[in-house]
Amino acid sequence: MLGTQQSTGMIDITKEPISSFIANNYRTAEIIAYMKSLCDDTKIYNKMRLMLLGNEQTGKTSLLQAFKRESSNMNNAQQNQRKKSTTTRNFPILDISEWIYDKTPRTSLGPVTFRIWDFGGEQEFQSVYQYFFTRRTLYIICWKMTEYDMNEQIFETIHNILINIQVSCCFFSIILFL
Ligand SMILES: Nc1nc2c(ncn2[C@@H]2O[C@H](COP(=O)(O)OP(=O)(O)OP(=O)(O)O)[C@@H](O)[C@H]2O)c(=O)[nH]1
Repeated sequence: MLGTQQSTGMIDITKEPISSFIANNYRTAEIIAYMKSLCDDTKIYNKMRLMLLGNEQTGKTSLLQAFKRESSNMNNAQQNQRKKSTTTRNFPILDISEWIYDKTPRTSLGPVTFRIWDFGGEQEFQSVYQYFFTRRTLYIICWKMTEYDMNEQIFETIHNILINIQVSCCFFSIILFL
């Protein structure tokens, strides 16, 4: 039986769920039931921060523009609403804008609004990223596939970003719980 409390005799899969699923041969129905149970007492927020990270010239801004182009297939009324709600702020190392994703036909959740933080990828700015990491943010890390072949430095960069996200988010939780 799946559960979240070790003390109750159920298996604790909160730490490494995927390994536990595989090791214990859980059935799909059990996994789905467990996932649904996690959603009990949760509240749906249709807004989320999305951060684009990575070295310079790795296509972060191009990706953002591609997201927005896809949204432009919306009908006119929705487009007008999007224009109204889209704000852009440009700082020297950061552009903040909104992207409304409204392709959610199978749910009644409605459109999801992403507040996108597009950081400049220059090396000297990268140490600043981590001060803005939070738990409830979706992160996209961009890199050049061609650089990956040339050296392992890009792998180290990605690894460092992931570690910083993990550390910053844990630290944030600790502050909240103190
Ligand atoms: N080959 C290739 N080029 C791309 C791709 N995406 C973007 N580019 C090009 O890469 C260059 C940099 O793209 P940007 O989107 O400005 O990159 P960025 O990461 O926002 O750059 P910074 O703001 O300087 O950090 C542009 O000339 C793009 O046309 C891609 O998928 N493949």
